[in-house]
Amino acid sequence: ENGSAAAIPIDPRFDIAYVTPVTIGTPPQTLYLDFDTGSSDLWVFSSHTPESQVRGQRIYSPEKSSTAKLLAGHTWSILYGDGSGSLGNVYTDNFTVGGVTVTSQAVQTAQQVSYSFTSQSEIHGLVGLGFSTLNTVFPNGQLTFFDNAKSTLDSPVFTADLKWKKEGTYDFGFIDETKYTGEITYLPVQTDPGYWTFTSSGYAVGDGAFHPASIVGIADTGTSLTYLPAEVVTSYWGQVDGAVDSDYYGGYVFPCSSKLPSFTFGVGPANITIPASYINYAQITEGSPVCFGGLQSSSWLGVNIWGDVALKAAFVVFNGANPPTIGWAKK
Ligand SMILES: CC[C@H](C)[C@H](NC(=O)[C@@H](NC[C@H](O)[C@@H](N)CC(C)C)C(C)C)C(=O)N[C@@H](Cc1ccccc1)C(=O)OC
Repeated sequence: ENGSAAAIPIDPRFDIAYVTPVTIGTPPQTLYLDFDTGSSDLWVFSSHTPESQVRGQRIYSPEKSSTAKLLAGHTWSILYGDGSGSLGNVYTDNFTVGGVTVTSQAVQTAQQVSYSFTSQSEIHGLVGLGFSTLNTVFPNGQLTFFDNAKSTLDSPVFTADLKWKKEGTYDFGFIDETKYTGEITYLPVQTDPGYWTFTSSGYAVGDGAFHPASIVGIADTGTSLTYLPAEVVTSYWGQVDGAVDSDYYGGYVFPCSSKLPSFTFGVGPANITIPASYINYAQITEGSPVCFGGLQSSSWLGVNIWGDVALKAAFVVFNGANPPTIGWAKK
């Protein structure tokens, strides 16, 4: 039973995050969740979330679902790299996305969410698509939707076709040949500690020379920007008039009128080019002449992250076979 679902940008001005409609429970409750390959908890705003922390989000009410079952004695608590987080308890219930149903999916109900979640009314929770080893439920870790659904899919894969300021798709169980051009290049995945970790073969700035390098990083649909080693981003922003690494703004900013080069990264013998427009991420504030870059340094993170700014330049195959691999194609 394969499936396909929309990845909808939550803001028409710039791609902060993408949400996908899902239904939970009986009768079905529809929520819009952020599908996140950088984590492995499926959690939702719920009837257990204090009203002071809910600001327009849809909630899941297990008490209104005849198929909801409390997973007694289980709790969860998650912290993300951007400092946001949430915690709560756990139910199992029917969970459907794009026509793919898992009948006893662990659905983690939030009893606390950090302010950045409260302030983002379009995100009603997350669906972790990392490896289940990262799941934070205690005392027994739970399986992700993808791990639960795998055996019912034609092929143990899901693909991400994210788009710049437009609606893209997540497909489950099949590879849609109409969504990419040329060949898919598959790379090995390091599954420890549980991200989709792969090694890029180098980079080029604009039409400049390709710099062979081994850049170990994670493919993270839940992170808006792309964070790479300092020497890479310094060589990129060095090509942009007026670009500075600003402590005040927390990263590279540049005059919105400056011309940006594209950025190319190697995937094995192939490569993916991120158009300059994707790297001109957003004005600091509405109408500001100062713009924030979509390519930032990872030095403070401790991990290189190929977030949406990079992923939306490609068609990406998350292959959950044994051993897992990650596939990249132009589109
Ligand atoms: C289970 C925890 C999940 C897997 C968490 N994952 C992440 O933070 C990764 N993905 C982050 C998410 O994609 C996030 N941007 C979703 C939005 C909606 C909040 C980052 C690293 C790319 C993590 O690694 N948390 C780190 C916290 C951290 C990570 C990086 C830097 C600093 C701090 C931790 O400590 O986990 C125990």
